[in-house]
Order: sequence, then C-alpha cells, then structure tokens
Amino acid sequence: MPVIEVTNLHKEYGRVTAVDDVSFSVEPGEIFGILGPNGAGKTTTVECISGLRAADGGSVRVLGLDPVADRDELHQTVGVQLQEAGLPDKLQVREVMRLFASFYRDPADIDVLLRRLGLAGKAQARYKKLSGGQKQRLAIALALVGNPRVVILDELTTGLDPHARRETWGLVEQVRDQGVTVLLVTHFMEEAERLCDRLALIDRGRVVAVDTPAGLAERTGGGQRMRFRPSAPVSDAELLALPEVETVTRHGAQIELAGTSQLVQAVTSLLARSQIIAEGLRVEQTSLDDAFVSLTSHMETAKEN
Ligand SMILES: Nc1ncnc2c1ncn2[C@@H]1O[C@H](COP(=O)(O)OP(=O)(O)OP(=O)(O)O)[C@@H](O)[C@H]1O
Repeated sequence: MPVIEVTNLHKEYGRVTAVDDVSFSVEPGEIFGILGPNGAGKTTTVECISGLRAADGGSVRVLGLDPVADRDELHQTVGVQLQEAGLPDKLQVREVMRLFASFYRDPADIDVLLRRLGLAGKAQARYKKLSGGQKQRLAIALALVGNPRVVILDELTTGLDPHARRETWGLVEQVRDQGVTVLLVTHFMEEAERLCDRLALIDRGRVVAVDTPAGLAERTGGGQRMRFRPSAPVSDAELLALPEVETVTRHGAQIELAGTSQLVQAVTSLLARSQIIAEGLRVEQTSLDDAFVSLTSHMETAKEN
C-alpha cells in the first residue's frame, strides 16, 4: 500500500489555481521528489499532504489517514520540516528540541538525534547563533523528533553552500536508510538526481511526468553530445552518414556533434578506422536539467498528450 496517495488534488487561492489536477503515490521507503518551476504548486501540494491546508477537490491519504479530518493522528506519524522562520531566537537548541518532543507520544532520544545530526556541540547554543547549515540540520532534527514514519522536507538545502548541501543530502539518505519515507520538494536538479528514487515533475498545477531521474532524462531522447578537434580532416558528409549523428556544428577546428545514445561509440570507431584522433574530447549526456526545461516549457503539448 502506498504511504502517500494524492488523487486529482485541486486547490485555489481566490482566482489563482495553485494546484489544478495532481495525482501521484509514494511507496514505503522511497525518497520521492517534487520538482518544478517557481509557482508550479509544489508547496501548496505538500501543505495539503501535511494537513496545513484543506484541498478544494480530490483526495489525499497519508498512511491511510485524511490529513485534515485525522490531523492529530497524522501529526504523530508525519514529520514536517518547518521553514526557518518561527523559532524564537533566544531558545537554545536543546530547549527547542524538548519543546517539540513534548508534542509527541513516542519522541526520539534528543541527545541521540542531536549527535546524529552533528549538533551535539550546539545543544546549548541559542537559535540565532546557528549558521544556515546548522539551522537546516535543526529543522531536520525537529521533523524527526516524533519518530515519524514519513518526513516532508520543503526546500531543504536552499541557501546552503555546496559543502553543507552535500552534508544534508547524506543526512536525508541516513533517514531513508532507517526506514522513513521521505517526500522532498526541491529546485535543484543535482539534488533530485542524487537523492530521489522517483520524481513528480509539476508545472502550472499539473503533473507532467512521474519517473526515476534517469527515466526523466531519457524522455528527452537519452542522447549524447560530443566535442573534439580531429587530428586530420573529416568531412560533415562522413559524419552525417552515420545513423547515430543528428547534427554537426563547427567552431573553428572544433567539431560539435549531437545524436543518439550510441553517438560516441559510432564516431570514435569511424575516426579510428581513418586513424584520426579525437583531441580534447568532451562528452555530455542528456540530463535531468534538459528534461526539466523541455517538459516544463512545452506544457501545452504535454497537456494535449
Ligand atoms: N497564500 C496564497 N495566496 C494566494 N496565492 C498563493 C498563495 N500561496 C501560493 N499562491 C500562488 O499559488 C501558486 C502556486 O504556489 P506554490 O507556492 O504552491 O508554488 P511552488 O511550486 O511551491 O513555488 P516556488 O517554487 O516558487 O516556491 C502561485 O501562483 C502562487 O503565487
């Protein structure tokens, strides 16, 4: 049974349709990502899942519970990462943890959790003295303090430097490895690619695709691009005669090719047969970035499909 099941979710703010028609389900033990451009409806969707907002249409079930009708029960089993605002500056880290732990029937051991999140040395520090990365780690600790079965993390690493971001990713993987299902809202392709087992790509309040990061990247063709300087002349006609080559562009001595997933293999064999060396060779795969741009900028086409 899915841990989270969202079916035809619809939510309006006055005349703005924030979530038009969103459906997806999250399986136990997954890190499931929600990815999409600004204003796509990601936050509204997770707010409906965590019971912070009531939907105008459709249904949401989390561990079989209705997030609005069963709100108290839901809060015992679902941890939500709060945005950094809202915590009193003067409270110490351990005091904040104690306060949050008091809301739960079966809270985690605070010291163990602080140690796991690398905050043991900051237990006496006031909230306002924490760095951005430490505040984010505290936000994760607070989401975990009730020993939840599901944790919802929204814009987890926004504002963090690359080092702190990677550290936080490691923490999220540890959380998943302990059997907690993770729902993650993100703007960062690298984060989605590294962390998520599956992703829902949302645009203008609708799900454009649900797939693994690699599956999404493949939808844009799964192609390859390569750039090199041939050690001896090679003609466009010779290159275009290969079925794997789609386009040839020249930048001075450099040749840029785009084509199928077999492009590099086909071109390097052709060059090898003529004893030509591909100098300064650079190869790129189609990425999740490409999928994001192509799937979200062709929304009208996606809607018709
Ligand atoms: N409280 C609100 N009142 C009115 N409109 C809102 C409110 N919250 C969000 N919206 C609007 O609803 C739409 C979806 O917003 P939402 O915050 O869910 O998107 P998002 O995908 O999380 O965006 P971002 O990536 O920018 O955080 C946007 O057009 C936004 O302006």
